[in-house]
Amino acid sequence: MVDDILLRRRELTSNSNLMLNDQQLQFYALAEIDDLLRSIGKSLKQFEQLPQPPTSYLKSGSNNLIIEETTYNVQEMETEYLKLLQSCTEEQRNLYNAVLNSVETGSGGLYFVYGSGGCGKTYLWRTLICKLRSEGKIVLPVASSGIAATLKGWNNRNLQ
Ligand SMILES: Nc1ncnc2c1ncn2[C@@H]1O[C@H](COP(=O)(O)OP(=O)(O)OP(=O)(O)O)[C@@H](O)[C@H]1O
Repeated sequence: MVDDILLRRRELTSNSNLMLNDQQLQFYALAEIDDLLRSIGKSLKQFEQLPQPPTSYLKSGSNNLIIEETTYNVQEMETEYLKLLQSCTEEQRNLYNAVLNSVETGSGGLYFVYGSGGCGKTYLWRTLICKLRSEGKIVLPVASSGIAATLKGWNNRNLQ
């Protein structure tokens, strides 16, 4: 079942160099099982003994945003976030922990980070984004202008 997942993901994303690690392959395989189960009125969630993929892998279908967001190389993201986190200042680390905690506990929240130019706001976002993507989570960075979105060099969506 897993054999042709990589091939199909490469076709879907039009990226012939796409690589998926074992965990991502497992998630996609589980998502396919979920699809099959749904066709007979059941779902993977009913089988608690099976590992459960992050919801972002379920029913990803042909939504390009979800396809892009679930095809990151999680190992590269992990290497990147560890590198970034290592040199975070105490202030950045406190904010990092606060935002991450709200994601992990599902408490949600709205964080407004402000400070003078060059004080490390973008660096903090990059650290958080890499961390969450390294866990296969979906992050959609947005900017209020097209120029900012371009300058930040992220996979931005301009949702004005
Ligand atoms: N903890 C850190 N360790 C190493 N480099 C850092 C750290 N924080 C910020 N930097 C570096 O400092 C520079 C400015 O940081 P950054 O772009 O995050 O600032 P900013 O607050 O977003 O600025 P602006 O408001 O002008 O967009 C960048 O080159 C960034 O990589």
